[in-house]
Amino acid sequence: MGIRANGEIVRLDAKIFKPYLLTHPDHIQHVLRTNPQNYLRDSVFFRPLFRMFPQGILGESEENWDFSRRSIQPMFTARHVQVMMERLIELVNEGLDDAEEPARTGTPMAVRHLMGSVVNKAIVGLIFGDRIPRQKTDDLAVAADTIVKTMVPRMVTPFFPGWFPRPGDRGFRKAVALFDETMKPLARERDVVEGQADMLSLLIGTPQPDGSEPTDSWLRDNYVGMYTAATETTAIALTWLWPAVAAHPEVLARLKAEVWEVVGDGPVAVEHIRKLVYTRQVIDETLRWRPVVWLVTRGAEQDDVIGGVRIPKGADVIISQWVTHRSPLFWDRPDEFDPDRFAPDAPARNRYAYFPFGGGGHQCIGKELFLAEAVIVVASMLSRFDLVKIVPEDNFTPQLAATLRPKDEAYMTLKPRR
Ligand code: HEM
Repeated sequence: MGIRANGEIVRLDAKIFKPYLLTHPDHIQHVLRTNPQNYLRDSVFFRPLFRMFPQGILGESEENWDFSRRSIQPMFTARHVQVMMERLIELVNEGLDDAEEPARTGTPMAVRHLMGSVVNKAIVGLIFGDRIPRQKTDDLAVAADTIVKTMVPRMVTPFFPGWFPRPGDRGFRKAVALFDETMKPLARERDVVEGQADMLSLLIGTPQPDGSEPTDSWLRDNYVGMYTAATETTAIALTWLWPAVAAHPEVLARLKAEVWEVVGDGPVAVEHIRKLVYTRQVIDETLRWRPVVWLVTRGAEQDDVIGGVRIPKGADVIISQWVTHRSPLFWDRPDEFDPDRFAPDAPARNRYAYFPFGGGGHQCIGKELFLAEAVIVVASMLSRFDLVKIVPEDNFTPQLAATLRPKDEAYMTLKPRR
C-alpha cells in the first residue's frame, strides 16, 4: 500500500487518496515550524473536527484561530498553570475520593473510567469554574467518547464530500447536540464571577477584533473545543500509564519510592511537583511509547520540496507521532518502555524525534496544564493507594481512532495506604 518516494517520505496509495507520510524529524520541523504558512490545518484529520467547532481555536478559519489562540493563551502559560496548581490538587483529590470505597473492598475498577472521571472533574473545575453540574460532566464524557469513535469513518473516507453520509453520523450528531445543550446556555451567561481565573471568565471579557462583545457562537465553539481537546487526551494518556508501569515492576518500585520520599503520606503539595523528576520521566515515556495524539495532518497550499521530494499544491501531508516516536533510526529499543530515556542526563536528541504536543504555532496550548495534572494524578494515586494488580497485565494493543486508545478495557485493584 505504500509507494516509497525517498525512505523518509512515503506516498501512501489508497487509490483516490494519496497523502505523503513524513517520518524524518527535519521534515516534521519543516512542516510544523519552519514553513507553517504553506501547511494549513484544512486537511484529512481536521475536516471532520471542523464540523464540531467551526469558529474557535480548533476551527477552520486561520483568522478565528489566531484570535482565539491569543485570547485563550494567557490562561495556559507556565506561570498561570502555577497559579492554578493548588486548585488542581484539590480537584484531583476530590476525583480520587471515588476510588476509596472500591479500594477498601478490593473491587476492581475500570482504569479508563477512573482516569476519565478524575480528569473530567479537574478540567471542568479549572476551565469552566464548576459551572457544569457533576451529572452533566459524566454525560459529556460519554458524548466525547462517541465523537472520537464516530469520527473514524470520516477520517478514512476523505475522498467523499462532507455531505455524503457515513456510519456513525447519527451518534455524532446526538453527541454534538448534548454539547450544544450544555455549552450554548453557558455562552449566553455573561456574568464574570469576581476574582475567577477560569477560561469562561477570561473569554467573556475579551472584546472581538472590532471591539464588539464576543458572539455566542464564538464562545460556544471555544468551550466545546477546549473541553474535548483537554479531557480525552489527558484521560487516555493516564489510562496507558498504569498498565505500562504495572508490567515493569522496577519502574513501579522507583515511582513509588520517589512519591513516598517527596510526598510522604500526602497530600501532594505544589512544591512537590518539580521534585517528582522520575514521575515526569514516566509520563514523558508514556507519551512516546503510546502517543495519544498519534497523527497530525496538513494540506499543502503551494508546491514545495521536502528532502528532495516534490509535494504538490493540494496534497495531504501526514506526520505521525506513532511512527516517528518508534523509529529505530532515532530511538534505541523503540518498543521498550524505558523512562530513563528522559532522565536529566540522557543524551540530547533531535527536537522533532519526540513531539507529543506538536510544534510551531499550533503547539498544544494545554501542554503545561497536562504535565502538571499528570504528575499530580500519579503522585496522588500512589500516595493514597497501593496498586495491587491490573488485569489484563499486558493491555497494550492500540486501537487507532481519532486518538490512540487501548483496544481493551483494563481493571485495576487498589488498596488504601492510609
Ligand atoms: C496528553 C495530553 C495532550 C496531548 C498529547 C495533546 C496533543 C496536542 C497536539 C499534538 C496538538 C497539535 C495539533 C496540530 O498541530 O494541529 C494539540 C493542540 C491543541 N491542544 Fe492539546 N494535547 C493534550 C492535552 C491538552 C489539554 C489538557 C488541552 C487544554 C487544556 C489541550 C488543548 C489543545 C488545543 C486547544 C489545541 C489547538 C492549538 C492550536 O491549534 O493553536 N490539549 N494538542
